[in-house]
Amino acid sequence: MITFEGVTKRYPGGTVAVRDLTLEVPTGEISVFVGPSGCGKTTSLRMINRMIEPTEGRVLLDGRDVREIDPPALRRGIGYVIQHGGLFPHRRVVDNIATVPYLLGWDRRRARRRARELMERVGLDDELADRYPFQLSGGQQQRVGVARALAADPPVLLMDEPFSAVDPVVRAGLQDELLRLQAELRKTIVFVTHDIDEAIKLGDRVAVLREGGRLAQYATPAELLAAPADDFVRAFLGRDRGIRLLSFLPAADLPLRRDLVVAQGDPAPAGADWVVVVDADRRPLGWRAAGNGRLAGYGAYRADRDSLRAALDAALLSPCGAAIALDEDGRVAGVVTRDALDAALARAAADAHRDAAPAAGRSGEGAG
Ligand SMILES: Nc1ncnc2c1ncn2[C@@H]1O[C@H](COP(=O)(O)OP(=O)(O)OP(=O)(O)O)[C@@H](O)[C@H]1O
Repeated sequence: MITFEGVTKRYPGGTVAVRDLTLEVPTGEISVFVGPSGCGKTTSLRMINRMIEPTEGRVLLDGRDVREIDPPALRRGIGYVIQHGGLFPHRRVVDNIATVPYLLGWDRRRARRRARELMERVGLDDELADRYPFQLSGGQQQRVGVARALAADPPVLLMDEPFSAVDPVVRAGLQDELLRLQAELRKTIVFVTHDIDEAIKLGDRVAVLREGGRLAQYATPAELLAAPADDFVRAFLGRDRGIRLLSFLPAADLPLRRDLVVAQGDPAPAGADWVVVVDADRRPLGWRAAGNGRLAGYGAYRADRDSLRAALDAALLSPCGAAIALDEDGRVAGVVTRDALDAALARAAADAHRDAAPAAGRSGEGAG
């Protein structure tokens, strides 16, 4: 666990970069620091590994004041990833990744073996090992940066805008990769970004900072979306809060109608306007309207892992506004009717309003 206790950082010249920051980053979770430029995200992050010392207050690592820990020893237990990977240009990929093991005195063979193992972990082809950083794409460089930070298996990882320099598609891939790695490794991660969507996607918790280094809110993404603490947080979260909140609600509880799933050539049950037609393997072929043999396109979601948002999206992509639910093998598990979806959305809205109760009735609430 990382604890900020009343931490203030005042730079020479008088800028207060961080003002009285108090929060806890739980062990094994990703906490994201997000906010507009200059709000003190990087300064806060660097006070954890003592690249910057606080003016007031304390930063604790598992209850111990980091000032009691000698910086080199402290940093061996803390991986650090920055934009563009921060790689050494004159070292090959494999040696970049092995940097910390070399510093720790591992023999070269063992350090390189570990580096290659990590390349596989972060999705880098083995044949890239002997290249220099300039011979890699931006996304590959970021992956090398992550691998290097993980080389000595530190329990804590600090990531400062690590994916900001790559295009949106590569960025989404890197984010997915980080979440997949984290599910395995369970590091304590502090991740800095100015992108609220990245924060909401990656964070178990999100700290929204505002100008002057003040903490505006520290909460789970679902809590932030349902109940922003004030107008600043609401504006920073941006549009479509309600729809985005649906991403955090599982679709697994939606009731499935199996009677609306038929094989090709089979009749629809009495009274059904639309049915889903499936092939012999129960994979979807399309929607069929009563009295019409033609198949129409469809939207589908995975019932075992997708969110209510995905189910709603699937419904909107179907001609009758109902969603096709697939099982983990891609076979049709059933149909969620419009009525069932409406009922689930009404329940989600009621729950969100209950959670947001303290902020209810504020002027402008619900306008964002
Ligand atoms: N070494 C320094 N000396 C003086 N002022 C500094 C120093 N480093 C940062 N600052 C100031 O402290 C404030 C916070 O900077 P910091 O880099 O922590 O913000 P940030 O939220 O990470 O910003 P960005 O998103 O633009 O990287 C800014 O006003 C910045 O100009």
